Amino acid sequence: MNDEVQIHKGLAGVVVDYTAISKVNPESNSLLYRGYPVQELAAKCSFEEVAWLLWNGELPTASELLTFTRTERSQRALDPVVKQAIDLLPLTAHPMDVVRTAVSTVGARDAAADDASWEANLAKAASLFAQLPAMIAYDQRRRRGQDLVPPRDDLDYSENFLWMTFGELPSAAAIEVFKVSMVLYAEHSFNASTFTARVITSTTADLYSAVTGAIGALKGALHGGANEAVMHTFDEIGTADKAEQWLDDALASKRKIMGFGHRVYKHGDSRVPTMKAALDVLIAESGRTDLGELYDALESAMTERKGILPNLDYPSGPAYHLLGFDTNIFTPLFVASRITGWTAHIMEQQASNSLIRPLSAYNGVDERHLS
Ligand SMILES: CC(=O)SCCNC(=O)CCNC(=O)[C@H](O)C(C)(C)COP(=O)(O)OP(=O)(O)OC[C@H]1O[C@@H](n2cnc3c(N)ncnc32)[C@H](O)[C@@H]1OP(=O)(O)O
Ligand SMILES: O=C([O-])CC(=O)C(=O)O
Repeated sequence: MNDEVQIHKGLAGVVVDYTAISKVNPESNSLLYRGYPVQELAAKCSFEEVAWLLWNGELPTASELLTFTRTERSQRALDPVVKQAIDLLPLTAHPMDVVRTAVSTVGARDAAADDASWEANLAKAASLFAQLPAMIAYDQRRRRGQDLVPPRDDLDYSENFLWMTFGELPSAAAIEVFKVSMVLYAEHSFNASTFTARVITSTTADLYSAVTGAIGALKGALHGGANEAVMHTFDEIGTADKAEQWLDDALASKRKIMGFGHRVYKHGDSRVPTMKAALDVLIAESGRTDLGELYDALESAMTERKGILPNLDYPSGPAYHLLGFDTNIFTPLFVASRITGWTAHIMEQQASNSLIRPLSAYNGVDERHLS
C-alpha cells in the first residue's frame, strides 16, 4: 500500500465537475433547479413544466408548453412490444428489474438510439418521460391480475399516471401530493444514479444505456430503494408504541435505518418539509393517524439516539402507500421522476465530455512470477 496516496472512499467530498442543472446547498438546506427553489416549483408548477426546465434551462413559454404537452400525450401508450417484453418477465422479478428491461427494450427498438445530437437526445428523454408511467402502471396492474388501462389525453401527466395505475382518479388533493413528489424527486446533482448515467455517457454510449445503468444504481436501498424499505420498516414495527424498542434493537444489531441520513445533507434534507406536509394531507384525508404517529415516533427516536434526520424517502414511502401504490412500485415511481434529471445530466455531460476514469491505489500482493 502507498501511504502517500489519499483515498476518497465513496468519492465523499470530491468535486468532479460543474453542473448548471441543480444546486444542493447543505449549509442553507436549499435545493435549486436551474436557480429556482424546489419548494416554489413544487407549489406552482406542473411536473411537465419542471421537466422542461431541467432539460432546457428555462421554464417553457405558453406555446412551448402546449407543444410539449401535446407530444407527451401522444406518446403515452404502452408500446405492444414493450408490453410483450414485460409480460415475459416473471412476477418474481422486482419492478425495478422490469422497468430497467422495459427501458432497455425501447432503446433496442429505437433506430436512432446512437444519434447523440442534442435534439435527438431531448426527443428520447421526452419520449421516455411520456412512456414510463405506462410501463410502471401496467406492471403494478399485472401483478394484481388486472388489465392494462389505456392513457387519457384529456389528463395531465400526474392525473394520467394515477388513472393508468388505478383506473380511477383520486381527489384533487391526492393528485397534487403525487405531483409534488414527482417534482421533489426529479433532480439532485451528482447522486449515485445520476453519476452512473454520466459515467456511461462519458464513454459515448447512448442515452438508453445510461438510463438503464442509472435505474440499476437507483434500485439499491442506500439510494432510491430506501422509499420501499421505509414501508417495510413501518410494517415491521407495526405501531408507534413499538418504535423506540424496535429502533434500539435495530441499532444494536448495526442495522441502517432506511429513510434516514444523507451523504450531502447533514442537517436535514431540504425536500423533507414539503413532502411531509404532502404526506399530512393524505393522512388527514384517509384518517390514517396511526401511520402519522408511527412516522413521528421513529423520527423522534432516531433523532434522540443518533441525531440523524430523515431524507426524502422517509415521507415519500408512506405517501405512496396512502396513494394506493404497492410497496415494490415505490422505487419505479422515483425512476419516472428522475428520468428528467438523469437525461438533463446526460445531455450536459455530452456537451462538455471527458471520459470519467478515476485512479485506484493497488493494495494486492507484490509482483510475483510463475515458476
Ligand atoms: C433519495 C436518496 O437516495 S436519499 C438516501 C436514501 N438512503 C437511505 O435512506 C438509506 C439509509 N441511509 C444510509 O445508509 C446513509 O445515511 C447514506 C448511505 C444515505 C449516506 O451515507 P454516508 O454519507 O456514507 O454516511 P456514513 O455511512 O458515513 O454515516 C455516518 C455515520 O452515521 C451512521 N448512519 C448514517 N445513516 C444511518 C442510518 N440510516 N441508520 C443508522 N446509522 C446511520 C453511519 O453508520 C455512520 O456511523 P459511524 O460513524 O458510527 O460508522
Ligand atoms: O443526492 C443523493 O445522494 C441522493 C438523493 O437524495 C437523491 O438522489 O435525490
